[in-house]
Amino acid sequence: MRRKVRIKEGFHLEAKRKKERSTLGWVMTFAGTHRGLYAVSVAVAAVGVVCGVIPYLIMGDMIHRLVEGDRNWQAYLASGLVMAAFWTARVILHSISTTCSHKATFHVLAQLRRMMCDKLSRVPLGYVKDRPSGTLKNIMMERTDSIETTLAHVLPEFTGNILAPVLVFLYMLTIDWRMALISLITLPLGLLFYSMMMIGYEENYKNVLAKTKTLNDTAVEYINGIEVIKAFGKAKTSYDRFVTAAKEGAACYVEWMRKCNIPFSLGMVVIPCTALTVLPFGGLFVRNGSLAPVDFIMIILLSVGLIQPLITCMSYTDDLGKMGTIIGEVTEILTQEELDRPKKDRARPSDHSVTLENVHFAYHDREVLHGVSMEISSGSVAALVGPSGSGKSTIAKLIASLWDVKEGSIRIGGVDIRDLSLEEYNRRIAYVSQDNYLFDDTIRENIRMGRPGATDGEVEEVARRSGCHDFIMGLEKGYDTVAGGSGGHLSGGERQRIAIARAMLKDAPIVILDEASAYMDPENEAVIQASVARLVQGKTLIVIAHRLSTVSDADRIFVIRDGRVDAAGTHGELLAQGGLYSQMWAAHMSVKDQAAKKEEGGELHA
Ligand SMILES: Nc1ncnc2c1ncn2[C@@H]1O[C@H](COP(=O)(O)OP(=O)(O)OP(=O)(O)O)[C@@H](O)[C@H]1O
Repeated sequence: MRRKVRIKEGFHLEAKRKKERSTLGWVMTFAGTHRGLYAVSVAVAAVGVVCGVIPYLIMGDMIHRLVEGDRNWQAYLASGLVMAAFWTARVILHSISTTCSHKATFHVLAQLRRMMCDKLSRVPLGYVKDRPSGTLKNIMMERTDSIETTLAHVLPEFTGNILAPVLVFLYMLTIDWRMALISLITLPLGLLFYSMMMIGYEENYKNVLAKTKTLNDTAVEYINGIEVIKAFGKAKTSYDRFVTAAKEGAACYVEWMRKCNIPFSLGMVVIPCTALTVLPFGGLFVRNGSLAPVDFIMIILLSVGLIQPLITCMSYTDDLGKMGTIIGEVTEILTQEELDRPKKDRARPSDHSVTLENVHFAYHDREVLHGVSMEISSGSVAALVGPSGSGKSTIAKLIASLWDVKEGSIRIGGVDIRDLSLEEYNRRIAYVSQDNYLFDDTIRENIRMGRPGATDGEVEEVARRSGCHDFIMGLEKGYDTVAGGSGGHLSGGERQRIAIARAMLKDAPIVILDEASAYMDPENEAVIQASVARLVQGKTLIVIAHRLSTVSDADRIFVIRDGRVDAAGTHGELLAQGGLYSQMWAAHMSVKDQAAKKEEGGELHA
C-alpha cells in the first residue's frame, strides 16, 4: 500500500515539475535528438546577421572616402562587390538556417502527435470520453499544425532580428554614443503602447480558443448526429447552433482586435519615428561642431535599420503567446495521470481466474459501484445480468482495465491487475464492447487488428468461424470492403460479428463480451451464440447478457443491482432463491411467449 502511495506521489511530483516547464523547455523536450538542428539554425542565423551588418561598415567607409574626396572608382566598385557578396551570403545562410529549423520543427510536430496518441492509450478511458470528440482531435491536428510557422521561423528570425540591431547599435556607439542613445528614445514609448496591447492577452486568447472549440465541437456533433438531426427534423435548430457558435467566435475575435487597435497603431507609429529625435539633435551637434557631418549621415542611415528588426521581433510576441497557449493544451494532455501500471509485470498470474474484491468506482464524484466482489474461476463462463444502469458495463470496463478502481482490487490469477503491465494485460484480455467500433479501413484490416501479423488465410478462417464469412463475401468487394467510420456501412449485427472475429483472432485467454441487445434478433442471436461458444473454448468468458436465455447455461450468474452483487449462482440456484433473477426470468419468458404468440398469429393470418 505504502509502495503505491509512493509511486503516486512520485508521479504527481513529476507531472507538476513537467507542468512548470517553460514553453521553450517543452519544445526542446519534443525536439529530442533534433535539438542540435535548432542550435545549428541559431548559429547559422547569427553568422548571417554578421554578414548582413558588414555591408553597413563598408558603406560607412565609402561615405568617409567620398567626403574626403577619394575618387578611386575602382576601389568603390570593389567595395560594392564585397557588400553584394556579404548580402548574398546572408541570404544563403538565412535559407540554411530556416531549412534546419523547419526540419527540427516537423520532427517536433510529429513527436508531439506521437506522444499525445501514446498518452491517450495510457490514460483512463474517462479522460477521452469526457471530452467532446472534436476537442482532442482539434488539439492533435489543427492546433498543433498552427504552431509550425512560429516554431520554424521564430528561432532563426528572432536571433537575426535581435542580434542585428544590437550589432548596429554597438557600431553607432563607436561613431557617437550620444546619437546612438538618442536614436532609441522612441523605443520605450513604443514598448509602453505595445505592453498596453498585451494586457489581458492570455485571457483574450483563451476566450477566442474556447469559442473556436465550441464551433469545432458543434460542427463535429452536427456531422456525427446527422441521422438523429434528420430523423427528428432538427436540421434548422442544429444549423442555427452552428451559425450562433460561428458568430460568437467572430464577435469575440473582433472585440479583442478592437481593443488592441489603438495601442497597436500608436506603437507602430511612434517606434519608427527615430528621425524625429535623430534629425534635430544631430543637426544641433553638427552646428556646434561636436558631430562630423559624415558621421551624422551614417547615424541617419543606421538608425533607420535599427528599429525595423525590433518591430519584427515584437510581432513575434503575439505568435509566441499563441504558441505558449497551444503548448499548454498539449502538455495538459501529456501530464494527465495515467493508469497506475508498471512497465513490466511484477508477478505472474497463476491462471486466468478473475477476482473482484470490494470494488468501488465513481464517475467523477458519483459512485456507481459500491463494494462489488465476485470470483470467476479460470476457464469458466460467468454472466452479469441486472437492470439497465445497474453497473454491468462499468464492471466489464474495469476488468478490461479501461479505468482504475477507486477502492478494492481486481486480480487475475491471484495478481492485482495494477501489478501487470498494460501491454501484457491487453494481451490477456479480449474485450468486445457494445460500441463495436470499426476503423475506416477494409474489413480484412479491421479483423486483423486482433492480431497484427495474422495472414489473410487466418483472417478468413476466423471470419468463417465467427459466422461473418458469408455476409462479407456478399459485399461488393468482399474482405476489401471499407467498413467506414464506426463501421457505418454495416448493420449492427454484422459489426458485432466482425468485432467477435477480431477478438477471436486475438486468442486471449480471458474474453469479455458486452452484448448489445439491440442487435439480438433471433437469427443474429443464434449465429453470435454459436460463434461465441467456439471463441471461448477453454477460456474464461465474462458475458453481459440482456437476454437471460443466452446465459442460462453459464457456470455462474451474477445479478447486479444498484452497483452491488444482489445474488450469484447457477440459473437453477438463482431461480430457487426467488429474488430479482427469478422476476427478470419470468418477465423474459413472458416477453418470449408474447413474441411466439405474435409469430404464430402472423403465420395463421398468412
Ligand atoms: N462515462 C460515464 N460517465 C458518467 N456516468 C456514467 C458513465 N458511464 C456510465 N455511467 C453511469 O454509471 C451507471 C452504470 O452504468 P453502466 O453502463 O455500467 O450500466 P449497465 O448495467 O451496463 O447498463 P446497460 O444494461 O443499460 O448497458 C449508470 O447510472 C450510468 O448512467
